[in-house]
Amino acid sequence: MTAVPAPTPAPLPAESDLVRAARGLPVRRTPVWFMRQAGRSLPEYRALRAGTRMLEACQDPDLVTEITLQPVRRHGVDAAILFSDIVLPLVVAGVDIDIKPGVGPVIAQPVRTVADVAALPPLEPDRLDFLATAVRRLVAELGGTPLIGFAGAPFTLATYLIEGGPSKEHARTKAFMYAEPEAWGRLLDRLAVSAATFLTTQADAGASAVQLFDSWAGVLSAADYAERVLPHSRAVFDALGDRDLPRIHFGVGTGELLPLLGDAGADVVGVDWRVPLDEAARRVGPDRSLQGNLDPAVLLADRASVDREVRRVVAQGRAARGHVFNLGHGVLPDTDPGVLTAVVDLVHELTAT
Ligand SMILES: Cc1c2[nH]c(c1CCC(=O)O)Cc1[nH]c(c(CCC(=O)O)c1C)Cc1[nH]c(c(CCC(=O)O)c1C)Cc1[nH]c(c(C)c1CCC(=O)O)C2
Repeated sequence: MTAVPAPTPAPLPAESDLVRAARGLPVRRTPVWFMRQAGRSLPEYRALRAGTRMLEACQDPDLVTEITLQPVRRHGVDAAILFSDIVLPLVVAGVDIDIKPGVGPVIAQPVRTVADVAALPPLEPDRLDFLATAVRRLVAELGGTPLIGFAGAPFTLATYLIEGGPSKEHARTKAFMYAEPEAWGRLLDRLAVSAATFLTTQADAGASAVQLFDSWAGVLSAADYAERVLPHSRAVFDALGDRDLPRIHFGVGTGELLPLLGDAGADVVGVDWRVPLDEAARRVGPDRSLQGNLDPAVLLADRASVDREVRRVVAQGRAARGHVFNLGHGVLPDTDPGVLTAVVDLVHELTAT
C-alpha cells in the first residue's frame, strides 16, 4: 500500500499568494483575480440577479455572498472581491442614485453648488450591518481564499455626483474643482470619510486586503492630482490605521500618476494596459507591488492572441517587487467565461515554483 500524503491544509488568507505578492514576499505562483469578475460575463450571475435591482442586490447579504463566490468557484481565482458598488456608501447615506443597466450610476440631483455640498447626508456606520454580515459570511465560506474589500476614491465619486452620471471629459467636475476650491475640498473630505467608513467596516469584518478605485483620476494632470485629490485619497488609506492588510490603489489611464498613486498610501499600484508592467515598476519604485494589466479587450480575441498577451504580462510583471495578475480594467460583459478560466490556469502554470 502506498502512503497517501496528508492533504496540505488550506493556508490562512493572510498567508495567501495575493497577500504575499502585495507585500513583495515570495509566492507559490502569481495570484490572479479580475476586476468585475462577478457580473454579467457569468450566466449564473444573470440568473441570480434577474428581477432584482443592482443596488438592492448589493444590500442583500445572501445575494452578495453568493454572487461574490460565483467567480471563485468557476475560475479558481486567488481572491474574491466583494460584490458591491462604489456608489453604495452614498446610496446608504440617502443620496438618490440609481444604477441604470448599460449606463452606470445616475444621480437625481447632481451636486453643483456650495450649498449642495453642505446638504450631502453623512454615512452613519450603523447602517452598514448588511455589509459586515456579508463580509463575515464570505470569510467563513472562503477558507484560505482572501476577500478583497473596496471603496470608490473621493475623486471618482465626485465625478458621478457633479456630472450626475457617467461622463467622458469630466468637464463640470474639473470646472467645480478650479472655481470652488474650498467647496471641492469639503466635498472630497466628506467622500473620504464615507469611503473610510465603508472600508473599515469591511476590514473589521475580516477582509484580507482592500482596493481603492480611483477609476477616473487619469483625466487629471499630475500637479492637480497631487494638490487637489491625493490628500483625500491618502486620508482614506490613513483611516485604516495600523490594520494589517495590503492596500491596492487603481485608476484607468494613470500612467503619469503611478508614483503618486503609490504615495497616497498603496502597497500595490493597479496599472491599466497602456503602460507595460516593467515600465510601471520603474515608475512606482522598488517599494511597491503591481497589479494588472491585460487589456480586457484581448479576451475577445482568438486564443493564440490571449495566450501571447498573458505570457507578455507575466514576463513584464517579473520586473515588479510583487505581481498580482489582473486585467487593466473590468471584465467586459461579452467575455466568454471559459477564456477567464483559461487565463487563470495559464498564469498559474507559467509561474508555479
Ligand atoms: C466606476 C465604478 C462603478 N462601480 C465600480 C467602479 C470602479 C471600478 C471600475 O472602474 O470599473 C466598482 C464595482 N462595481 C461592481 C464591483 C464588484 C466587484 C467586481 O467583481 O469587481 C466593483 C468593484 C459591480 C457592478 N457594478 C455595476 C455592475 C453591472 C450591474 C448589472 O448587472 O447590470 C456590476 C456587476 C454597475 C456599474 N457601476 C459603475 C459602472 C460604471 C457600472 C456599469 C454600468 C453598466 O455597464 O451596466 C460605477
